[in-house]
Amino acid sequence: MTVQVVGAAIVDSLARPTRLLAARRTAPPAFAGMWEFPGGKVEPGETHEAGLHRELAEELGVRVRLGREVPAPESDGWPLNAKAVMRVWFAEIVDGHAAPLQDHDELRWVPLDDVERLTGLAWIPADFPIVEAVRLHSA
Ligand SMILES: Nc1nc2c([nH]c(=O)n2[C@H]2C[C@H](O)[C@@H](COP(=O)(O)OP(=O)(O)OP(=O)(O)O)O2)c(=O)[nH]1
Repeated sequence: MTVQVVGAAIVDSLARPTRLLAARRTAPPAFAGMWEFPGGKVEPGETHEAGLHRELAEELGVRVRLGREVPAPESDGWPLNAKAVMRVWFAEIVDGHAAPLQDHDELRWVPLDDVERLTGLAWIPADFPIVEAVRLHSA
């Protein structure tokens, strides 16, 4: 069975995005130190959007407004590995100040127009095409 993951491309402004919030994972060992879109697995009985709001509250302590979904190659999202797919939405913080409360040890706002800085981060490998799509769709 496919594991459904949801993630957020949190930007400074949905209307005029200039920076993206990247989050550095602390676990598991295979992913520790790598950057990702904050989010996680959808729980049974939960909508994808509700799962994303829950994960962002738990991990970062923020409430967000979701914008467009980052267009993915499949309706259930971007392939991450043999078992998991991830849908990603643009999002803007409406309440709270993002902090690495759970699952991350660092957060970083990266300029979307600085390709080298953006793609120079050690993202989880499966995330690179998503980062590229985020960059293209926020231009
Ligand atoms: N959140 C997130 N997960 C990603 C990204 N890229 C990527 O390959 N993954 C993988 C890592 C994990 O195998 C899976 C998401 O699991 P997770 O550990 O974040 O989910 P969760 O918070 O619900 O944690 P748990 O139930 O395992 O405790 O998707 C990404 O950008 N963000």
